[in-house]
Amino acid sequence: MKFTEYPDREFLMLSLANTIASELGDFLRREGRASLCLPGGTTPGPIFDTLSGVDLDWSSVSVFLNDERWVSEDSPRSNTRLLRERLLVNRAAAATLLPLHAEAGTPEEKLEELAAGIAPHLPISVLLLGMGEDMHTASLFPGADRLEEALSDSAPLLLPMRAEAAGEPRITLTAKPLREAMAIHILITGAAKRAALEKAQSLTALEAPIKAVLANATVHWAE
Ligand SMILES: O=C(O)[C@H](O)[C@@H](O)[C@H](O)[C@H](O)COP(=O)(O)O
Repeated sequence: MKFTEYPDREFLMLSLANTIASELGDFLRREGRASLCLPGGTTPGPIFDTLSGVDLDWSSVSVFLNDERWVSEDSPRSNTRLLRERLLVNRAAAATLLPLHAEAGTPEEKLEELAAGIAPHLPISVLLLGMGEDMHTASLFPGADRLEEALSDSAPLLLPMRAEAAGEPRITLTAKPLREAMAIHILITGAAKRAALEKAQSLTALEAPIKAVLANATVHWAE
């Protein structure tokens, strides 16, 4: 794991957006296409704002979420809505959004269909993850009903996930496709998340799911 500390959040968001843009640019030049996998939640909005204006061949970029809350897209809790409002505007509107949600009562009903849409875009070129103070990442929550399965190398690409801390049911990429991303960035802010990350180093992935993706990741932190 690499740890990068920034003088403040604004600088962190700008720098990390630039790093992601330049990595995407490298993939596009080398391979003609790239995939970008992103978190929802409250932290990454400013990165999306910057990325949305970057001059890249966005029409060759496929974008998808790490995980989604099973709520309709008009809910303020929808991560898809966040991507549509903050990333897929301006220049980045030309990117292709691969859905992680569809209208259905439960994630189980749409699991295979959604996984089939994402599978051709693996491995992930550039992965950005968030982390909660409970050391969850994507929707791999400590104590979640299918966590053990999601951490296994034989897990399918996507799994439904339910956990007390998650609120609504979730759908999430499992650990292996996350770990196999070509570039892995973890975005955290504040003292509590830094302390949680330090604690995670001495725990197992079952206790601290972020551990499952830490080895090749760069963690980006500001107070
Ligand atoms: O849908 C989600 O909730 C996310 O993808 C999740 O894994 C998020 O990255 C962390 O919970 C951190 O969330 P905050 O940025 O809101 O602290």
